[in-house]
Amino acid sequence: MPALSTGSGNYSGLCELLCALPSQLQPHVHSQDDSTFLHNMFGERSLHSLVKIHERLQHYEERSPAPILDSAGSLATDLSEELQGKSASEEISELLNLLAKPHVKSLLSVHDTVAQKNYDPELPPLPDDIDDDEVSVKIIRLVKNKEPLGATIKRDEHTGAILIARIMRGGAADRSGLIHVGDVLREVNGVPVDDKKPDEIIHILSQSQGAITFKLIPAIKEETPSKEPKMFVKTLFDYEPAEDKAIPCKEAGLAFKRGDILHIMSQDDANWWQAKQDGHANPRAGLIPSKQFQERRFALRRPAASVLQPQKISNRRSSGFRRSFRLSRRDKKTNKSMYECKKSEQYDMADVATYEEVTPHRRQSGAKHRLVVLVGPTGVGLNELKRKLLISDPQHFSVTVPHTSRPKRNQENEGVEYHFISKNIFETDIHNNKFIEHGEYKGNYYGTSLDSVRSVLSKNKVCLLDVQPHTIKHLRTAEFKPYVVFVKPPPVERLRESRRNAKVSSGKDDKGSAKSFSEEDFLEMVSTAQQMESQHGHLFEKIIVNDDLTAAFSELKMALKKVETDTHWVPISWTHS
Ligand SMILES: Nc1ncnc2c1ncn2[C@@H]1O[C@H](COP(=O)(O)OP(=O)(O)OP(=O)(O)O)[C@@H](O)[C@H]1O
Repeated sequence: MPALSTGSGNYSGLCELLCALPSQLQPHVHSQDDSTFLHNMFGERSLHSLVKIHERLQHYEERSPAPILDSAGSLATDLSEELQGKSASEEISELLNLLAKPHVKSLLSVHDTVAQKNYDPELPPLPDDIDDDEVSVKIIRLVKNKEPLGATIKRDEHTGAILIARIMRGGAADRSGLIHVGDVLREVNGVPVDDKKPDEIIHILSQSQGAITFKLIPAIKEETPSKEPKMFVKTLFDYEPAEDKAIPCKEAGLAFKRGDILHIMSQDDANWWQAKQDGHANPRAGLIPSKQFQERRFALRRPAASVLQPQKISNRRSSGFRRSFRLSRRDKKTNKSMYECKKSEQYDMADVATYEEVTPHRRQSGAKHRLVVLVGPTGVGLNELKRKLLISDPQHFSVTVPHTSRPKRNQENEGVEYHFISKNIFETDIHNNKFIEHGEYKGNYYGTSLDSVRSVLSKNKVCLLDVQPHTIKHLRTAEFKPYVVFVKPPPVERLRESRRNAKVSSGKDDKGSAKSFSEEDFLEMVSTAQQMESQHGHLFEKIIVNDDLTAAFSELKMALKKVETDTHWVPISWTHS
């Protein structure tokens, strides 16, 4: 490309350059459209005017002219006073007339301001006799970059005025400190907004670039900065503002996924809280539905959800739900998961789950371990993973000893295979809620008691417990601080591959022979896992896919190590004594 002449000097001649550019570039332009575009762009009048202004300013800067005086305004006033008394010639009255014109006065005032380099605004003193009823107006100029303004507006139902509805914490409007909730918006960039719909105003705002001028009537009562305590919540559902018809302003919404930790920055509005993702750099809050509001919405949707996801138990097996509380695996015969859970609780819907207030928690050295709860569909490998953990560190990991009402056999010892208790005592204990889970098989009760968990924890060991998902909520107490791991099956293709030599431990027939997994077992395992995740997923702190057993075991072991050493978010109620 040939070198382009830029004319004489660095800055002058830019206009000539602009005119010359299209023809200079001509050899490199192949389409007519491109050529026309270049001509239009470089021939644009506004561009030429800008360049001319630039050149003028450059010229001034080089000359750096100094003001002759910095009090042209008072000189003009003195002169006018002096000329007042003089005989009225035509020239004198014309000069007096000129000097009295407001724009000439303003021009001289600007001249003096620049000459004195005094750019701070000088506010006139407040008049003594302010009329309290007089409406004062504030004019605010904000420079907008790509970031949204961080305020929402609404029409006042009674007066019809456009009001600032909320200021997003940490947003541009909030940081300016100039706009407050309740301010009445009169004009945007000189355009009156009284007769406009909020959507139209939002459109004007979104189209505006650079400085935006607002004319506002300040709210009677200025918003006092709320001193809400720092609050963090774990989200228990997914939220996408773009799909929410109720949100007052979709653009102001904050999307999140189940399990995210949010910092709640304002609860001023009962229905719409302001929050930001924990650890994100963006200081601006976004709108999320408040806990009450979301609970109401879930409650309304609930009947439909129950119809959609019935948890039926098939005759063949318990629909893949763990049908036994897990017993000690030392008893080969009872290691058959043969207990049908009698409680209808198995089919209940999860609680309405919205947000849970959480706080960082780190286990103090020497403190009791958190209870490790494993959940997953039948046959997924909970027992296998538990067994591996126990073998890997028998001093550190342990399981509970279950209770039974069946008679003790010769080779059994009290408190080793089972705690043997009478049917009566068992029933009293059930009545007194002493069992986490219990079931009945061939007329005998079997169950895992809360005390058996306490017994393991008091030995300063990590207690491994596998339960049905509906039981988790009963274990979520400050005492147990359960760390819930969901063991999930891989896709069916991988199950076929990896479980080729595996045996369905719970499917042993009465003679104790184990059978291989069937295609139906795999399908049921996967669909049960999906159901469990959708209904109870908000209670899972860790999800491990048990595809390759060694990999799943290492992942579990690593996660359990972190629970002991790292800081985790836990429900705030667990940390209050
Ligand atoms: N990742 C894996 N790869 C291959 N085989 C596995 C894997 N995980 C578990 N198994 C095998 O699958 C079978 C069932 O596992 P396990 O008994 O641990 O399941 P479970 O979840 O305890 O089921 P149940 O509640 O029915 O007893 C066992 O033979 C086990 O060795």
